[in-house]
Amino acid sequence: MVKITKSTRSLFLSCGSFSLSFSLSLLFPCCAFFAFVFFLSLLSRCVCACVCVRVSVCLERPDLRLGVLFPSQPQVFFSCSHVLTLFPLFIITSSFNSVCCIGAGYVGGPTMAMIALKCPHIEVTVVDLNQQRIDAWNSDNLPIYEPGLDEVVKACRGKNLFFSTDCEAAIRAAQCIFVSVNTPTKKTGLGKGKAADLTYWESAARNIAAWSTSDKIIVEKSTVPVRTAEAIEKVLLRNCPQEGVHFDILSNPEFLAEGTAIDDLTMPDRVLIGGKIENDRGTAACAALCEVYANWVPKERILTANLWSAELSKLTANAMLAQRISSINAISALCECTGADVSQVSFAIGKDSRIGPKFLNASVGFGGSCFQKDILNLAYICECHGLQEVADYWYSVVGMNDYQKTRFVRRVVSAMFNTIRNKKIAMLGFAFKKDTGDTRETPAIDVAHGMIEDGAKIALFDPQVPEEQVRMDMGEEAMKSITCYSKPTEALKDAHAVTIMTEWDEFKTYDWRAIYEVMHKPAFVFDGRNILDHAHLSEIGFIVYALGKPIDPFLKSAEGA
Ligand SMILES: NC(=O)c1ccc[n+]([C@@H]2O[C@H](COP(=O)([O-])OP(=O)(O)OC[C@H]3O[C@@H](n4cnc5c(N)ncnc54)[C@H](O)[C@@H]3O)[C@@H](O)[C@H]2O)c1
Ligand SMILES: O=c1ccn([C@@H]2O[C@H](COP(=O)(O)OP(=O)(O)O[C@H]3O[C@H](CO)[C@@H](O)[C@H](O)[C@H]3O)[C@@H](O)[C@H]2O)c(=O)[nH]1
Repeated sequence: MVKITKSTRSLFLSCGSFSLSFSLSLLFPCCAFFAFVFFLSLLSRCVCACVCVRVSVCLERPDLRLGVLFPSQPQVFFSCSHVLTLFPLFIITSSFNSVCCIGAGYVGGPTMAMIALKCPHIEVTVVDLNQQRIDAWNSDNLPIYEPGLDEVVKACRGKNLFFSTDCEAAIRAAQCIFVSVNTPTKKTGLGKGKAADLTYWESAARNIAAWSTSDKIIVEKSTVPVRTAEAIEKVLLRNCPQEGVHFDILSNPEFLAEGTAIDDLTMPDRVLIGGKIENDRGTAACAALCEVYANWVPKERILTANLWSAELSKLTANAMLAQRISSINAISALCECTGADVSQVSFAIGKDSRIGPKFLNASVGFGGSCFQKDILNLAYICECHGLQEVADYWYSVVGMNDYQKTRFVRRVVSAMFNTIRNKKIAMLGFAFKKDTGDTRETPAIDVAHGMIEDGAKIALFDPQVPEEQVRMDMGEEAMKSITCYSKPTEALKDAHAVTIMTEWDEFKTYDWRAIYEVMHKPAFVFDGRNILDHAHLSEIGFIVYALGKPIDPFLKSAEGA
């Protein structure tokens, strides 16, 4: 005899609930959601029932039908059918399946490629106004050089990663929009030379407002001044022609460093998500973005904060990192005067767990598109709040960086008998750091200008920076004194001195004995990155100047330092 069991009852219940909610939804459309849920529930229970019956027939074990019709083991039936019910609901209600990113630059390209790689269920579209850049992203010759990036892009492009100039279509389709446009320092007007220029951000926000026809989560990926989200919200709300569209703004600053972007994105120290966590919508938006990252980032590394803390954390992180470099660079100057060795000092202080060993390499100066701009921006915000002393503290970090570049040029000139007029100075490296072709704010620009002012002829080699880029950075006038070479040997032949501007690993592997042979004597090396084997170079016959290293008293007196 067939007993009515819990399982059978649940089947009937689902059937009844679905019929009722479906009928109600014809009268009240708001009940459609419940009808949908009960439909899924019914469907999954039917699937479970069929599977149980089928298995019992195959195994000739009528007792296995008990999952549906008999009293024992109803838990199995319940568990399976619940999972089947909840799974599609989970997929529908959780995170996004379509995101877009405005800005296909050093941040937008790699970060979106990583999301596409780690979240195959999400369709990612990266848009930019710059057709050339988008064409490059769609080609075998990506617009930026970053170790490991080619492989990631190749794995997803055309599957769930797309690059396009059709901003409107991408904005309309996306549930979540990352904004990763450039936020450079203002060149003119109020706050020029300090404040962040939010022109590109505002224009992206206006486009989002104009083209959005459904609710969107807007994610600040660009580095922006604290409280930018407030301004952006106003732009979005006041410019959206569509009634009822809601925008939730999140701050999700990017901490990747160029040259190690793929490693940084694969295993970030932390992912920071700021939102209006004081209300439900903000919390839900934060949770949805957390879920995207949770596909590959350990949960304990995903931090949530309020919007303003997240925005300010990004500026503060960069300011603190740059401040460490300026601090050790300041000490490098003192080392040269006192006979201390900055590498030994860095090593010793880095062993203190409160200080740590990273970002303590003395250099010719920090470069890159971020540090200077973000410190200036931070200092300007302090000024605007009447905190002049705080602003001055941060300005001094940039001041020390400028001093280090000037000091380097002075050292070259004074060491070479106070004149470098018409001397060929080989400049190895132009990028602001190794493993990138990026030259934004590279210290090489200021050093080259300084040496040209003193009449030098610069012979430049960088493994990743093309001549057109150098031309754009230096200007036509300076290029009259610069020759770019595609082989280091050509740059070094007949040179009077070598200056190391970027810490490319290949420079360490050169045959420095052979180089010495083809250079004018005395042959000088000025190591602006402290990467070469200085003892070996001195043994070959070079006169070596390294940052923060004791200077030979004989050389010191010869140059009158
Ligand atoms: N470069 C880095 O390593 C790094 C790291 C962390 C954070 N950031 C921050 O991320 C932001 C972007 O930096 P980046 O280096 O990727 O800049 P980028 O200049 O390489 O790229 C920005 C892109 O945005 C595009 N763009 C500008 N306005 C647009 C618009 N309205 N619509 C569509 N496209 C538009 C530009 O054409 C450009 O290609 C900046 O705020 C920067 O401070 C940069
Ligand atoms: O001990 C050190 C470390 C770095 N540098 C120089 O500092 C500059 C910046 O280097 P790095 O920070 O490694 O590169 P960025 O790509 O500029 O990355 C910084 O700026 C990004 C943009 O905001 C942030 O996301 C990163 O976290 C932050 O490290 C370069 O010129 C380096 O050569 C030194 O001189 N000494």
